[in-house]
Order: sequence, then C-alpha cells, then structure tokens
Amino acid sequence: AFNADAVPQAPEDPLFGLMAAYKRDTDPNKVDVGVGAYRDDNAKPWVLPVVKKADDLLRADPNLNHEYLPIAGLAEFTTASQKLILGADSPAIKDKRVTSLQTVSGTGAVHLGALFLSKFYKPSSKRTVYFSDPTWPNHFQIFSNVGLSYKTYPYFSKETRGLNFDGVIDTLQNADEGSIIVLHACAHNPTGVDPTQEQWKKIAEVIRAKKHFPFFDTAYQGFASGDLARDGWAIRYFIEQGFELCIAQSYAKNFGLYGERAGCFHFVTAPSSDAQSTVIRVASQLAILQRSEISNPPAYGARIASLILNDPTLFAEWERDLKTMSGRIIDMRKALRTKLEELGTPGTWNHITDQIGMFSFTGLTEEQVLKVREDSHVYMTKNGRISMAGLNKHNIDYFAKAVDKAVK
Ligand SMILES: Cc1ncc(COP(=O)(O)O)c(CN[C@](O)(C(=O)O)[C@@H](O)C(=O)O)c1O
Repeated sequence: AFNADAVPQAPEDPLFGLMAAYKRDTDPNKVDVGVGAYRDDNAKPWVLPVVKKADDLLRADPNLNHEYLPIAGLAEFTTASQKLILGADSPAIKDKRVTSLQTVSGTGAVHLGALFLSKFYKPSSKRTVYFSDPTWPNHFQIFSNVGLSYKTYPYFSKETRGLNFDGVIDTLQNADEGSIIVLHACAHNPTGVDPTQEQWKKIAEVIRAKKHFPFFDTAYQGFASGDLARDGWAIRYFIEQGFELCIAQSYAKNFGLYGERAGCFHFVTAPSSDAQSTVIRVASQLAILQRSEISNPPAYGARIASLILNDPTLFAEWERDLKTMSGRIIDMRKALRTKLEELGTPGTWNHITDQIGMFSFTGLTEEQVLKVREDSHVYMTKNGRISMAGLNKHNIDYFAKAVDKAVK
C-alpha cells in the first residue's frame, strides 16, 4: 500500500502562482510584469509574423503527419540549432565535436544535461554545481532532482546594481576543483546584468585553471543585444578556448514558442584525436536517457523553428521580428527610467537602462513588491524582477506611479 496520505503538501511554484494570481485579478488596471514572456504594446502575447508564415507553410505540406520523431529529434532542427548558437563556422561543428538532441524546451535541455552529468561526470568523486546568486529558480530543483548538490557564486552587486565580478572570480577560484559552473549565456535572468567580454575572458581563465566544467543556459539569444551572433559571443569564446561544455538552448522567447516546448541540448567535447568517437559515445548515452525520459520530443515547435532557421528569407524575417521585440523592450526601459526620474522616485534608476534582455532587477524589496501588488495590482516576482515586455504605452505611467508609491 502506498499510503499517499503521507505525501506532504509542496509549496506553490512562485512564478506560476504569480501568473495564476494575475489571471484571477479583476482590476482593470492590473499589470503583469511577472513571467518572462513577450507581450506587444497592447499587453497581448505576440505570435511572430514569421512563425505564422511557417505555420501556414507547414499546414500546407501534404506529407505532414504525426509520426514519432527520432529520439534525438528533428535532425534539421538540431543541426540548425548548432549553427545558431555556435556560429555556422564553429570549429566544434567543423571537427564534429558536438552532439545535439532536441529537448522539451530549455527546461528539458537543462534537465537532460544535469541527468547526463549526474551519471557520467566524475561519478566516483564529490561534484558540486555552482549557480549564480540569483539565478533562474528552477535551476536548483532540476539539478537537485538528479542528485547533484549545489552552491552559488555571488553575481549581483546591490550597491552598483551591476555585476559583482570579484565575487564571481573569488568564489570560482576557491571552489572545489572540477565543479560544474552554470552560466547564463546572455541576458541574465533575473538581473539583466551580463559580464563584459573582458570579464568573460577572466571567468574563462579561472574555469580553465580550476578544471571546472561550464554549463551554459541560453534562453534569450537575440534578446540581449538584438544581435544573434553577439548574444552567442560568450559560448563561442569558450569553444575557441577549447573547453568541453554543455549548452541548454530554449526557443520559448526568441521564437515565441513558449507552450510548444522547442529546445535543444548540445554537448561539445574538447579538441583531441578521439574527439569524434567521444562525441558518438556521449550521444549514445544521451539517447538512452532521453528515451527513458520522453522517448522522443514534440514535433510541432521544432518543425516551425526548423523551417525558419533553414530558410534564408524566413531567417531574415525572424531577425526583424526579434528586433521588434528587443526594440520595444529597450523603449520601455528608457521610458520607465525617465518616468521614475521625473517622479523623483527615491533612488537611482540608471540600472533600468544599463541592464539588458527581458528583465530588469528593480531593487524593490520583498515588502515593496507585496505593496505594489496589494495597492496597485502590479505583479512582479518577489525578488523585484520585472519583465519589461509587460510594460507598454498604455500602462507605463500607471506602473511608474505604482512603483513610486511603494518606494516613497
Ligand atoms: C535562464 C532560463 N533557462 C531556462 C528557461 C526555461 O524556459 P523554457 O523551458 O520555457 O524553454 C528559462 C525561462 N524562465 C522564465 O521565462 C522566467 O520567467 O524566468 C519562465 O519561462 C520560467 O519558466 O520561469 C530561463 O529564464
């Protein structure tokens, strides 16, 4: 007998709880700056025009069916995904040192990587995973679920509201040799603070010196700078430096395929004479894990993304759609900073425009976050993160006044 009555109540997921609370709120002025999902200037979800076009093409295909995909997913999708994040001229692709599997979005890729490492990365010795503090909250439970213990490296400086670079370096320097280091490739969630290229080079030096293993999580390529190659710079630099690493790649945001769960996992091995046979063995073990977890990944989102990634005209249109999203977010950053400065809201607000990507780490305290929710029906995560795409011409004045009221 199971005695399910012994199962304890789990806490509600903070983010999905916030989304549900927002949906329940009937106040006409309510503002959702919670979930990291793009909204247009009317606070509506935005189906990228290029995704609509790809959808029409897909539905017009008379050979379209609902057969299983291979365990590793749609090959034209994973191949195109490698080129997108590594660069078409990547030495890792040329040397066939990378293997990729289509996953259940970014979460599935982080999980598959964590599961693989828990089984094969220095299994006989103590392994520690390091996350930035703060990080995407789901990182903790994904890695704990596969039995890997974790610590954090300081990442955000409250004083400068920028990167605590010394904190990063010192902690990685003093971490046990050969730790797994989870790094946000660009548009850090939740802080919107990224290392400069010079700082990335120093971080790579420490990771090399300590024989750490880099695990990149990229969920916002194209959102940080609006330029896909630039947003992939850190990963490409590490590859140039010859690192062996993992990459979890989400297409939720940059294709707006949130609920279709389109993503990819890449394992890159270091240059060596038997790199290709290593990658083939790694691929075989990843396939066994994927088979037991999901058997094979969902087809629709990958087909849409693959059509766009593999067609130069659609790709160019996608880049324009990306600029529409990243451009509107930047406009909202400028507008919000200006409004808060005009209101004389206590504190400085340059970090709203200094930070990049989808989120702003406002600096609001937990009680101010609760206050802005109770008084003004504004929904942001309790760490003070706001998803800039939740703001628009119609609500930004109201939002700025709500923050001003909570902070004063
Ligand atoms: C750093 C990071 N990595 C991976 C993911 C997973 O994304 P998916 O599985 O949908 O591809 C997110 C999404 N994080 C959120 O945008 C966020 O609001 O933080 C939200 O979708 C979430 O799941 O929490 C993320 O921010």
